[in-house]
Amino acid sequence: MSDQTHPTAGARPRVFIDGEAGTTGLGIRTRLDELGLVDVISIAPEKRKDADARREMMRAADLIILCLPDDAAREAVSLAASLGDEAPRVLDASTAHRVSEGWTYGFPEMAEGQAEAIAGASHVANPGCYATGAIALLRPLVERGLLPVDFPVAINAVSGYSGGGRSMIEDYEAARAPAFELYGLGLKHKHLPEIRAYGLLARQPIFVPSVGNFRQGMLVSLPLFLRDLPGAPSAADLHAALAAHYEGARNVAVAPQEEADAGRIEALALNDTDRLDIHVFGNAEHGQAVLVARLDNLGKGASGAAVQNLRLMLGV
Ligand SMILES: NC(=O)C1=CN([C@@H]2O[C@H](COP(=O)(O)OP(=O)(O)OC[C@H]3O[C@@H](n4cnc5c(N)ncnc54)[C@H](OP(=O)(O)O)[C@@H]3O)[C@@H](O)[C@H]2O)C=CC1
Ligand SMILES: CC(=O)N[C@@H](CCC(=O)OP(=O)(O)O)C(=O)O
Repeated sequence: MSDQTHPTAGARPRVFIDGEAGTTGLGIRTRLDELGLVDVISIAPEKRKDADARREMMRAADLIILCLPDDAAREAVSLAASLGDEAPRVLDASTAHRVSEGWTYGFPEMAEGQAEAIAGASHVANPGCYATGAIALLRPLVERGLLPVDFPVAINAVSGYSGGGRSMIEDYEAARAPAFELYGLGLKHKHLPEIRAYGLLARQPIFVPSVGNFRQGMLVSLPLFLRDLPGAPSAADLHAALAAHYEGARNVAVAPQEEADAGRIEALALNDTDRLDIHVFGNAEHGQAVLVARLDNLGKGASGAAVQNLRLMLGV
């Protein structure tokens, strides 16, 4: 794979977004235009599905970002690889490579050393939106022994409709979709493999996503019976563990415990930001807690995370 300075050593890095006109691609383009740290090179719209034209764009780029359906993303990776020494580094926003060998998972705050691994990687997979929320809650607890790897975990989540890409956006905006629905009830949502792999779970969790009639915003929640956990921790213990894990992180914060007194949380508060925040609700009498991660599915759940990874990869 090529090194970081190819092919424009000394100049601003060149970035090609394959799928630039889609929901995720546009979000990345807007953020990169605002930052002005890289030169985005764009393909003529009528050539956006022409393999030869895309390959030439890849040749001219230091980094390509794939904002494509999974099959097209796999094809794009082959196109890039066919360039041999001239191949750019790859950041894939699709689901295609998130648990694939040779790929680094693009969630820098997930674990110690992950940001450095992303910075040095040739192939980075941008996480799924729900998976980002779930792993943000699970991983620090599993790493600290507070949640056993084989604990029976159930995760609930609600997303804005932009999570479904252009077709779902069109359906909601033309009032052709329900106000709210649960889905993924075959219990095999596409984010389960990455939640399990990077949440360090030995046992398949139950994941129940839902979508509501709002464009963007997301809540991912993890209910826990505290007395079934090793040492029967309190909600405050879980809060302390999460706060210690994310101390100093720029894009992930643990809300002060007093905020949980409200007993409620709304989904849209972090819209148009690249942040994720974590809230720990609990009831000591019943020995129960509900941990909630809140994010913008298009921000830390997609385009914001991609730009964070791009900046790590290119050192900009
Ligand atoms: N929406 C979200 O919140 C998130 C989405 N993702 C992932 O990002 C990827 C893109 O999703 P999203 O932006 O929502 O999807 P969209 O449907 O909004 O956009 C997909 C884009 O890819 C283009 N495209 C499709 N097939 C090809 C091809 N063979 N060659 C070149 N371009 C192609 C489409 O063009 P055209 O419309 O002309 O067919 C469109 O511009 C998906 O893999 C999705 O899983 C990741 C994180 C979050
Ligand atoms: C509401 C909705 O349909 N959401 C999508 C996930 C969106 C997303 O971000 O997933 P990827 O990053 O893996 O594309 C779904 O459940 O399939």
